[in-house]
Amino acid sequence: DTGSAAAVPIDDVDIAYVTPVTIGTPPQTLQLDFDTGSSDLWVFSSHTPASQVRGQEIYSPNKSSTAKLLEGHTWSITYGDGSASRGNVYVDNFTVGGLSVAQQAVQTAQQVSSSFTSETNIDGLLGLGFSTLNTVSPKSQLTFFDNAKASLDSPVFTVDLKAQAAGTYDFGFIDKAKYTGEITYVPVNTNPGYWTFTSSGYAVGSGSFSSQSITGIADTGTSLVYLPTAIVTAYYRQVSGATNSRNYGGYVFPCSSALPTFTFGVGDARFTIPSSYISYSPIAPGSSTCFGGLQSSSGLGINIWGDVALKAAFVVFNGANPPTIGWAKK
Ligand SMILES: CSC[C@H](NC(=O)[C@H](Cc1ccccc1)OC(=O)N1CCC(N)CC1)C(=O)N[C@@H](CC1CCCCC1)[C@@H](O)COc1ccncc1
Repeated sequence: DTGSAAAVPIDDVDIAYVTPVTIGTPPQTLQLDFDTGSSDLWVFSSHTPASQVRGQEIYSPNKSSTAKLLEGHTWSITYGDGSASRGNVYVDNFTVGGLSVAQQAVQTAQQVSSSFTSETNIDGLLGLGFSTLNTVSPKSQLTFFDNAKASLDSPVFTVDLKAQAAGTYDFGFIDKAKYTGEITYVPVNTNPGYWTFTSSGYAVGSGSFSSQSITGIADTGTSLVYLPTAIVTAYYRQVSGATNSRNYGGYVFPCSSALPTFTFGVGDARFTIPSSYISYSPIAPGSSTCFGGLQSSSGLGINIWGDVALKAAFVVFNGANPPTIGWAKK
């Protein structure tokens, strides 16, 4: 089997992307944020208090003839940005872009934090991390990818995110039309459940490439790139007026400032993030102060290659044994 579905930016700065999925019988369509940085599949549902729902599509298990409650199972998750949700668990038919899983664990939200309520374009998350991260108790559940893997032509999914345009998540095949040149594969460390790999170094603008190991996670659910402070300060030293603002929680600079590109290495390959991706967004609508798409990871304890980096490449998440991750230009 294979599947292919669109990844659509939810706003004008690509803060996140959503992908249509169908759940149950008759099919209920929701827009989910596919997240390689977590491993829970959870949705706004008929169990979510009305006060916490603001226009999101909901999944109603009682309207699905194939839904079954997973007795006594609950889940609770907190993300890196402090947002959180928790609830119960059903199993039901689940389809992404023509690829179906019959008994997918679908975690229904009984409580979501305010940031989820205010994010009206996201109806839930579909985790594509390793199933060891799943929070369902007493028995943890498998991700959609792990459930589908055995039936896939090839045990892979690929990510092709675009700036202000619809990209794709493909399952089970690698579409040669989506990239150029060769795919550079590097090992993945599955502890602690993320797609963790080691980049071979970086360069700021047209500066020399600094060869060094930068271990981090490839994370479709994180908007920005978070790297060691030494690298980030070296970058913003080239940006006139840039400051690390405690007030705004990161590096900001005059929107009129010229920004260098940022190049990162994967093995011998080099990927350049255009300046436009790093001039992330005005700190408030109409402001002349902009927030950077490259920020320090010192507060996170983990380096994260989020959407700002993923948009610059075609990425293969290879779920074979052992797993690897492949990066190609596009
Ligand atoms: C650097 S982990 C922070 C990261 N969350 C982000 O990247 C959010 C994403 C977002 C999406 C939609 C609306 C608003 C924000 O966006 C921002 O935080 N920002 C963008 C806007 C910018 N002005 C401020 C910074 C994060 O928790 N991701 C998790 C998934 C994410 C949770 C929130 C909803 C969308 C999906 C996940 O992959 C990584 O989980 C962990 C990472 C590290 N340890 C524990 C968990």
